[in-house]
Amino acid sequence: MSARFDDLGADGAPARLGIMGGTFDPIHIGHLACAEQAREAFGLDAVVFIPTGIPAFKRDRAVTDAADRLAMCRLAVLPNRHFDVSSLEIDRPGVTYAVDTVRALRAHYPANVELFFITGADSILSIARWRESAAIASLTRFIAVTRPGYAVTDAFKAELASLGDYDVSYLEVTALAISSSMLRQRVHDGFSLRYLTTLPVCDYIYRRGLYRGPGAAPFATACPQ
Ligand SMILES: Nc1ncnc2c1ncn2[C@@H]1O[C@H](COP(=O)(O)OP(=O)(O)OP(=O)(O)O)[C@@H](O)[C@H]1O
Ligand SMILES: O=C(O)c1ccc[n+]([C@@H]2O[C@H](COP(=O)([O-])O)[C@@H](O)[C@H]2O)c1
Repeated sequence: MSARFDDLGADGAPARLGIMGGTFDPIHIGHLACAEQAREAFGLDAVVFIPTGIPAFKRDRAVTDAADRLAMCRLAVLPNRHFDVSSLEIDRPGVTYAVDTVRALRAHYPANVELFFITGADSILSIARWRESAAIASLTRFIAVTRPGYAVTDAFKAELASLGDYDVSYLEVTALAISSSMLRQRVHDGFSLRYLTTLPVCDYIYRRGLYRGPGAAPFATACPQ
């Protein structure tokens, strides 16, 4: 599951585990800040970042090799002792569905470990379309964090409530109007990623030549970090 937190709850004491799912192509400070703020707000003992294998809703576009996305997640979470990364979804063949992940985590951890699935506002708006979303909702609570550009209206909340028994807590987090798409575009255009993700992740991207692609612009500075 997650090497660092495999034993969570083994002592029988109540514990709370956050699940931060995403494509993480690449991981950025928006992901890290919302996981940290959800951890603090909900008293989570740990947050496990789980990069998707083949993301269900992004099959129309090319996604960076899973090994690179996993490596960048590992580099990014390393300094936070409450964070870890799991390769569970990458190791599972086929398209990634959250229901399989939540079932696996529920089977692994004892009942005294409560699960919280952390999602951004854009993801929560699509949750009713996730495979077996009612089954997911029976196994985990959701923390939906705010994200610039995605308004979760009262009408949407009411509609979601009418669709199923989703236990969703809405959390206002620091507004960071950044996305992985924006980071990929910046590298392609020859601009720095510094301060948009962690330095080791910047370094990894440049060393591996990720996101350059054909027709990429020369780097705008001598030190592209
Ligand atoms: N800046 C942000 N603020 C809040 N939540 C975010 C932010 N960026 C991503 N998230 C959330 O993190 C999770 C994983 O996101 P994902 O890996 O798809 O990143 P992304 O930036 O949305 O990627 P892309 O631009 O490639 O679509 C999703 O639940 C998403 O809503
Ligand atoms: O299970 C599904 O049908 C499903 C469909 C779309 C997204 N998700 C989950 O939502 C999280 C964010 O996904 P994404 O594609 O926005 O990076 C990630 O954990 C996905 O597994 C899950």
